[in-house]
Order: sequence, then C-alpha cells, then structure tokens
Amino acid sequence: MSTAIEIRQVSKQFENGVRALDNVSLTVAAGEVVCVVGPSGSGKSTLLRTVNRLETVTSGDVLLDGESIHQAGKRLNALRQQAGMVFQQFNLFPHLSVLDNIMLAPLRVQGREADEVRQQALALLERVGLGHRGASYPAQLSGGQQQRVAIARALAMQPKVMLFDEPTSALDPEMVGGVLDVMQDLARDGMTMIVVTHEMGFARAVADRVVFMEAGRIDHIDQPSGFFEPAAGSRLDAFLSEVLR
Ligand SMILES: Nc1ncnc2c1ncn2[C@@H]1O[C@H](COP(=O)(O)OP(=O)(O)OP(=O)(O)O)[C@@H](O)[C@H]1O
Repeated sequence: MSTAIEIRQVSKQFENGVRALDNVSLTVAAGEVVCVVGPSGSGKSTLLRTVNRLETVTSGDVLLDGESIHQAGKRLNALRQQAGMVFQQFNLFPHLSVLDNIMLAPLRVQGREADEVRQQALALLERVGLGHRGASYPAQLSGGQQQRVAIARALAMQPKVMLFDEPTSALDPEMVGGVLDVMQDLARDGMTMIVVTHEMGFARAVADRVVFMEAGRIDHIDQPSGFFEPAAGSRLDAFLSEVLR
C-alpha cells in the first residue's frame, strides 16, 4: 500500500521553551485510519497541525505522498490542499449560507467552475445527511450539524487525507454519534485519516491503529491484533481510565 503521510522525526519546541513534540515518527498508509489519543498537553494537536504545516517544526519533516510540506516552497498551497482539516470549533463563516461555506474555497482558492462546485457541494451535503439545509446559516444549525458541514467543506477541496482535531469534543453528547457516523462512512470509503479523539469506542471500532501519546512522544501504538494495556499507575493508565469510564 502506498504511503500517504510520513511524519519523520518531528520535534517541536515553542518559543516559550515548551517541547511539545520529541522526535515523533509515524507513517500512515493510503486508506488507513489512525486515531491519536493521550492526556491533555501530550502533543496530539501539535502533531496533527505539523502535517499540514499549520505549525512549523523545529526539526524533522512531514511528507505528503512523498513530498515535503515543511520545505515546500511554491508547492505549499497545493500540498496544504491535499490535507483537509476539521477542528473542534467548526470555524464556519457565520455570514455565509451552508452551501456558500462549502463552495467558497473550491471557487476562490482552487478557481474551479461554479456549476461543478455547486453540484459537488450539494452531493456532499447529502452525504453528511444535510441535503435540505444548504440555504441555512450556521447559527440555525446544531453543533453536530455545523460540524458535519465543516466536514463537507473540507471534503469539497478534494483532499487526499483528512485530519480531525477532536471533532466531537465541543458537542453535546447527543450530537456526537451523527458526526462519528459521517467519519466512519468516510473511513469505509477509503479516506486516509488521522483523528485526534477521546472517543475510545470510535477509535477501537474504526481505526486501523491507535497511537497513544504521552509527553510529546509516541508511547505505544495499538495494532489491530491486540489492545494496549498501559502500565498500572502510569499517566496513560489514568487518562484511559478517565475516558473509558
Ligand atoms: N502556540 C503554543 N505556544 C506555546 N506552547 C504551546 C502552543 N501550543 C501548544 N503548546 C504546548 O505544547 C504542549 C502540547 O500541546 P497540544 O495542544 O499539542 O497537546 P494536546 O495533546 O493536543 O492537548 P489537549 O488534549 O489538551 O488538546 C502543551 O504543553 C501546550 O501547552
């Protein structure tokens, strides 16, 4: 299987001295779903953000389909578009309708043709179960619906990989399932995904591998063959007891 994402010995030290990532390496194959879990502050978001260079690296590199994103030069925008990102806060434009939110970047950033973009946006809205809400504004939707629009918006750029940063953490519990269902469908369709999440049920049901981070390093990777038992009394053990409770 071809490699979609290669995180190569990435370290990140912020200007305040915090070492958020310490020599992290991870390879994600095309079509693979990797969930990243770990205690607060362990570096999960920072790692995800280095993949599309929302965060620079202190050393190391990330390759998307074999191309360096941290040395990308003029190719940076093109490479960034290969990695769709979904955030905890949905970040929709409040003054634009749902349909316009989805169409904006394909039109403005990619310069694609309006009819084609509209057809695709409508199909994506159907896909996330909101085919009837294209004319609504974000404030008229629930948090879960807004997050499904944000997923459709990311997909509209036709990315090769999708990066999710705690996509359900800001949602009311009854909204979580609908968003996870959309993500599970995407996984089934063969999308390459890295998902930072505390949803261990989702991670174990959908992920090909689960990466456990602790203090800026990958502590352990669960393979499909067996689940990880953290050392009793460790920080990861405490964290997992908390999220699995
Ligand atoms: N812009 C920044 N400037 C300085 N320090 C930062 C910055 N962003 C993150 N950090 C620090 O880097 C470390 C890793 O943060 P990160 O957000 O990646 O962790 P996380 O595992 O995603 O945590 P959470 O689950 O709480 O979101 C933390 O100590 C955090 O305070």
